[in-house]
Amino acid sequence: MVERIVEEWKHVFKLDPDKRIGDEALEALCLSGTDAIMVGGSSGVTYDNTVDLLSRLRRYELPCALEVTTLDAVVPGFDAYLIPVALNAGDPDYLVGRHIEALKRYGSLLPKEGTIAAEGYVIANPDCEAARVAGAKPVDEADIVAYARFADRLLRLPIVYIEYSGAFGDMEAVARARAALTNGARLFYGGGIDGAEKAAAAARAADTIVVGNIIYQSLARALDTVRVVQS
Ligand SMILES: CC(C)=CCC/C(C)=C/CC/C(C)=C/CC/C(C)=C/CC/C(C)=C/CC/C(C)=C/CC/C(C)=C/COP(=O)(O)OP(=O)(O)O
Ligand SMILES: O=P(O)(O)OC[C@@H](O)CO
Ligand SMILES: [Mg+2]
Repeated sequence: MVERIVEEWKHVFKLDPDKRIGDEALEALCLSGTDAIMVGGSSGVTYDNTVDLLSRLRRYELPCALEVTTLDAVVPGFDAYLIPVALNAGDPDYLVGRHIEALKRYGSLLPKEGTIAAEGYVIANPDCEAARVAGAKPVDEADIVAYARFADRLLRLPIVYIEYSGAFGDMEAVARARAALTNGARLFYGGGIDGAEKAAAAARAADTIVVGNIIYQSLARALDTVRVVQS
């Protein structure tokens, strides 16, 4: 079950196949003590840049999950496939439409049971790229908690992902959303974690913290986010 794969994850680095990362930096990330690598991005992700990144990651023993955002880049060989379902999408295609098109075309190729699962995304930063792509409806704390409960209790998704990509979010809302998950969903938080302090605050509120953009701005600060979570 994907639940089993992600249940130990407290810290994850998210690598964007559309962004360059050198071998030394990649090694430092993979040996940092992080629990897993997620591969994904909201634009510029191709089959070739995803294969290239996966083959470099496979030198290390870390679990690797592909977050599928385009059908052009569904690459075999990942340990898990995570499918975003944008719960507060204004464009219904990102709630369910694209997924149905994907399954109509490639449903028979789905990877084996237990390695693919939907993530209930709540896109809470209206200025991020994912919000633009999905036409995300604005959310306040009560909305975030209600979406989280909906994903956990009614849809029974294994992951609720509060996405503030590019900005540090409201940790009160994240903590309240996590407290509302009584059916086993894991609360992922990502957005604006750019060093130890924010990593620690996010780790107090969420089950799993996801660190992305800072990797490409300051490797040292990215690595600092692991130590506080794993120590
Ligand atoms: C053998 C094998 C593996 C077979 C697989 C078979 C198969 C085809 C499986 C796919 C099944 C399926 C249902 C796929 C759905 C595909 C799809 C197009 C879903 C839509 C996803 C979606 C809702 C996208 C909206 C945007 C979003 C929520 C993105 C979230 C993730 C993300 C990467 C955010 C950050 O992006 P970033 O680029 O870093 O942005 P910033 O600029 O803010 O930093
Ligand atoms: O890039 P940042 O802001 O760290 O966010 C991480 C992740 O949630 C993006 O999908
Ligand atoms: Mg990013």
